[in-house]
Amino acid sequence: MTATKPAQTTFTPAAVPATLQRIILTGFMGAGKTSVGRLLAEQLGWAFLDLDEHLETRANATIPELFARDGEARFRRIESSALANALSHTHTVIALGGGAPEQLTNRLLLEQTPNTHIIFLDAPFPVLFDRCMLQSFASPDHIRPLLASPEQAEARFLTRQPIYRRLARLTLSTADLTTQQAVDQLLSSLTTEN
Ligand SMILES: Nc1ncnc2c1ncn2[C@@H]1O[C@H](COP(=O)(O)OP(=O)(O)O)[C@@H](O)[C@H]1O
Ligand SMILES: O=C(O)C1=C[C@@H](OP(=O)(O)O)[C@@H](O)[C@H](O)C1
Ligand SMILES: [Mg+2]
Repeated sequence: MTATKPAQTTFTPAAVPATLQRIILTGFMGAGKTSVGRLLAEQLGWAFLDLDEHLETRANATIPELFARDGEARFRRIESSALANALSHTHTVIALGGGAPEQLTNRLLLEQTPNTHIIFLDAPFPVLFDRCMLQSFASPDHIRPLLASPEQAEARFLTRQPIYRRLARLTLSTADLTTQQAVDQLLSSLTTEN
């Protein structure tokens, strides 16, 4: 009997413009930056970097710990430094934290990094809030300190909307999409660009 090789699955990553080095996902908490970003990277055959995870590793502390210990201002400084580092990565999908674009320094960093495509994942506040609540019930360690007060969170959402919109080259409304449908739409828009 001759030995047969196990069947191999061939994977052809989606082709994006050759000059593109980074895809940045932005939007409010619950927009799907982390989950859509991870899937998108997989389907492009690119690396995935979640800015929240990246900064937690660099600071050796979780986000709730950083907020509780040092407050939001210090968290934002750690986030900026993690972003500067993240932007040196190539062929990488980067999921930002929802507050990163609020800082002028971060917007300048993002705008001045060449070959970088910024995408805004949008949805109405109630949809985003419900997604985050569902996620925190399913995994109680997934805490977002800035959602403790729904009223203050909605005020932040309204302040940030124009910032996300101005910064991004593409806005995708995800309220009626699954994460896979969001990825499919992003891939189709990225691969048809020239
Ligand atoms: N398009 C979507 N439809 C339904 N649920 C979604 C969608 N995008 C994200 N989610 C869910 O919402 C929660 C928050 O998603 P996440 O990717 O962590 O968002 P972000 O990183 O933008 O805060 C997760 O439980 C995720 O599975
Ligand atoms: O919107 C914000 O200011 C924040 C969003 C969070 O990331 P996600 O947007 O991935 O939830 C995380 O960075 C932190 O809790 C603060
Ligand atoms: Mg996230």
